[in-house]
Amino acid sequence: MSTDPPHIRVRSLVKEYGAVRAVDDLDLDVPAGEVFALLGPNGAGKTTTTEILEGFRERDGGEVSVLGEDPGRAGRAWRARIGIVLQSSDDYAELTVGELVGHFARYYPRPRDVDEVIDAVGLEPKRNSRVRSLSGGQRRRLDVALGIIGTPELLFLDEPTTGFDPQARRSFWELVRRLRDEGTTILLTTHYLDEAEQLADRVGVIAGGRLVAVDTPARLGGRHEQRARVVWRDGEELTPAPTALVAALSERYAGEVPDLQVLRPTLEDVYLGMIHE
Ligand SMILES: Nc1ncnc2c1ncn2[C@@H]1O[C@H](COP(=O)(O)OP(=O)(O)OP(=O)(O)O)[C@@H](O)[C@H]1O
Repeated sequence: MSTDPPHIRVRSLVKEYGAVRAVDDLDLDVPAGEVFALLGPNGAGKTTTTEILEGFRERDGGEVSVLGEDPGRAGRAWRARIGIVLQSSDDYAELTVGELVGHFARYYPRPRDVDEVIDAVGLEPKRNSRVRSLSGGQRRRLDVALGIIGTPELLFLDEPTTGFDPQARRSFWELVRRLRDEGTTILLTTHYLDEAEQLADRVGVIAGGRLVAVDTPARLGGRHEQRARVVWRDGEELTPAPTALVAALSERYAGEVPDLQVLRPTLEDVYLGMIHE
């Protein structure tokens, strides 16, 4: 385990909007280099929490440290070390993709190569197209390009693949893995459980402004200890030892077991169980 201080450290975070307690005594640690996915139903408090960490919203209580500083007071040098994938770049409709990414690169002390970033998000055929002519999914890729152009140490990705076609989602996942391999810490908010499972080292489930569970995708909610459901043409059984059952079935049928399936609870199954408790 790393002994470096965590890139994100939150203690007893509280945020209220009038009578609504959007964030209710939330604790969170994200170590350097981790991909952490925040899951939770609409209105759970994910955006509020993320925006406090990004320095865009004030908190009502608690301690927050991001890259060692309080985001409520941190300045430009701190901001250059984080990357944020903001929703939509409509304000720049008349610029081309290449111009816009180049424009953002100049804000940062250590920008990535503009052409490499455009390639990485799969927008090379659109380099000379105006932003207003891009499709919804292409705009989202552009948002991602703007979030990573400054070589951030910590990247916030808020529902990054909404509107992506399946192929674009896969290539985005590859990009996130590459960023992680380079050591970028990533806080990802997503409603796609498969995305969390593919990308996250750990997932946290927020419900009612509280973090109700934190674990690896494989272990969340005791998923790895739950029984498997073995289904075949003539029956089904819940068992902690599916291999033994399949061996017995194989003997019974003297070979191929008709329509055999071994099913385990998906991340979505355990997640839905948690937020409905
Ligand atoms: N500016 C605001 N003024 C008043 N209430 C707000 C404001 N922003 C958020 N809320 C309320 O705070 C709660 C948490 O909202 P938040 O946007 O953080 O949820 P979320 O988990 O990001 O949801 P979603 O998945 O829909 O994006 C909700 O009840 C929401 O209505």
